[in-house]
Amino acid sequence: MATKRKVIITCAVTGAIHTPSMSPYLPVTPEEITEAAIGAAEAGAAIVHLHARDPETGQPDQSPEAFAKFLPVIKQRSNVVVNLTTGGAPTMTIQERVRPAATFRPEVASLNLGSMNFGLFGMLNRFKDLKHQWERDYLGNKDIIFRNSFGDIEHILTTCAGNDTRFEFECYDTAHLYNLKYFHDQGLVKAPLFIQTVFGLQGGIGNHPEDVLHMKRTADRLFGDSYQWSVLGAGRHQLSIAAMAAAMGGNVRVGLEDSLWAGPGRLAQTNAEQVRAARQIIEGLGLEVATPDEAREILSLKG
Ligand SMILES: C[C@H](N)CC(=O)CC(=O)O
Ligand SMILES: [Zn+2]
Repeated sequence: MATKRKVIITCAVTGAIHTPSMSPYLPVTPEEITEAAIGAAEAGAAIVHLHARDPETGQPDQSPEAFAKFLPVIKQRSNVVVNLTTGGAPTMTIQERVRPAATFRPEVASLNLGSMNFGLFGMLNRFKDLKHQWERDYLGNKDIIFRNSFGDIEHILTTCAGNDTRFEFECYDTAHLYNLKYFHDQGLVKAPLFIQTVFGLQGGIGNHPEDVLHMKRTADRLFGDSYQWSVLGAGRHQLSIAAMAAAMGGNVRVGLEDSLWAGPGRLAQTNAEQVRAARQIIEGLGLEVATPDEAREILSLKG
């Protein structure tokens, strides 16, 4: 009996892109983030990608204190792999952004492989009733540059070097794959590389099947079989991109960080709902979802 390929589902439960007025289901408080992470793990996510927020306003909060309010509880109640953001919000400094990973030494942390224009303003057309002024200012800002210079990337790599933390390499375009190749050639990152290719975020590559193929072909050429491929599709393309990648040998990332939707015009009420939808596609393809320990094996995590 041929063994079924294991597919790693990552769930990014809240993020720093969407804001509370957009959906009543966006986890904001430490309790909500905890329940979202546990629910996603029980639905089949092997990895949860975590950001923190100010429980009052919902504004992104990158202070270790904010993360300390939910991390120990998640660890106590689940053996899900924890992936802490080093992206924070694109308006934060690199010093701010690296603090949670430097403090908590997680098994996995995200690492963004290039600077880019970060277009959130497109969502203003879709979400009109924004309660907070900061939401309007943040989303309406057409001058956001998500800064990830070679120096910034090196700063995160060297800061986390002794922690045995492995990275989820976020690549929003082919240039970012070449940047990763540079750091790999410098010996600053080690295989197996966990490459998260991001599709459909304004400022990065699009979400057309040709874009998915192009990123996959480029990664195959640069890294051969020394990497594990994963995809995330922003917004309403989340599941179609996941389906394509699962059929092409890849892993998938879902979650309210990058899509608020459960279907056309229907808000997802939980992150678990999106994990279950991804799982259905994966099992429908005759594949199996990886458990957290299987993901640890596949990605050589410290456990
Ligand atoms: C497109 C994703 N929201 C990118 C992300 O998750 C970045 C990070 O946290 O470092
Ligand atoms: Zn993130």
